[in-house]
Amino acid sequence: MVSADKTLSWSYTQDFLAEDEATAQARMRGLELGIIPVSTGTGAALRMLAGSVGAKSVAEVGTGTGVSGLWLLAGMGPDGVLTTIDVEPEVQREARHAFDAAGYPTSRIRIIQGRASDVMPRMAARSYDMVVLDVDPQESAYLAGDALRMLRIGGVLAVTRALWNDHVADPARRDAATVAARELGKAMRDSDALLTTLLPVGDGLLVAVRQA
Ligand SMILES: C[S@@+](CC[C@H](N)C(=O)[O-])C[C@H]1O[C@@H](n2cnc3c(N)ncnc32)[C@H](O)[C@@H]1O
Repeated sequence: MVSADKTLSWSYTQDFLAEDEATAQARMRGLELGIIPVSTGTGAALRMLAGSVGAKSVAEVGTGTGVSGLWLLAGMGPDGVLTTIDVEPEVQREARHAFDAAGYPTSRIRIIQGRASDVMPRMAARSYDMVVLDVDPQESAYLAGDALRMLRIGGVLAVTRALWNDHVADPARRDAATVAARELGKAMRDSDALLTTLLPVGDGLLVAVRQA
């Protein structure tokens, strides 16, 4: 049973935490460049997840202008390192500017320019406390195997946009991106190696802890 107030509650959770100035600037720059940054609610959830696993090593696909990266850095310990991958150098320049403006030393951020499917296979196995996929569902589905390989046992995989514009819950929607999001959710839910949940924050956040 969904009450009529559900949308109001969802908006309330989205705005439950305020964004700092550097993150708000990065968001504005992203929107100017046609990038869709993670929502404030999603950013806050990523920060909490990074903090909950004591993340010292986080990998992210989809740097954008740095909104999700800033939230992740805020959740990591003071010696935590964020590795962030994006195919677009122009948005990564903006992200670097945002990380500098927020006062993070360059030693805490590794920005890798390239296509994730080329970069991730070269990244170390079982070495990351958290991996975040913030790309479209077909890319996420393709990259999930590598993301899981990179995670240590007890590490967290977070996949954004998992409800894909609210299409995933509608069985009549059969476009490729929606099907990919739906299938990835089911595969992670049914995996014995993962403890998975699908959170309705933002456009859906699919989260799993690697158990084996
Ligand atoms: C939704 S935006 C990321 C927004 C960012 N996480 C934020 O919150 O500011 C997705 C980004 O992923 C990048 N991208 C898409 N597919 C990619 C791929 N296969 N490998 C690397 N980067 C990719 C795009 O260039 C884009 O900047």
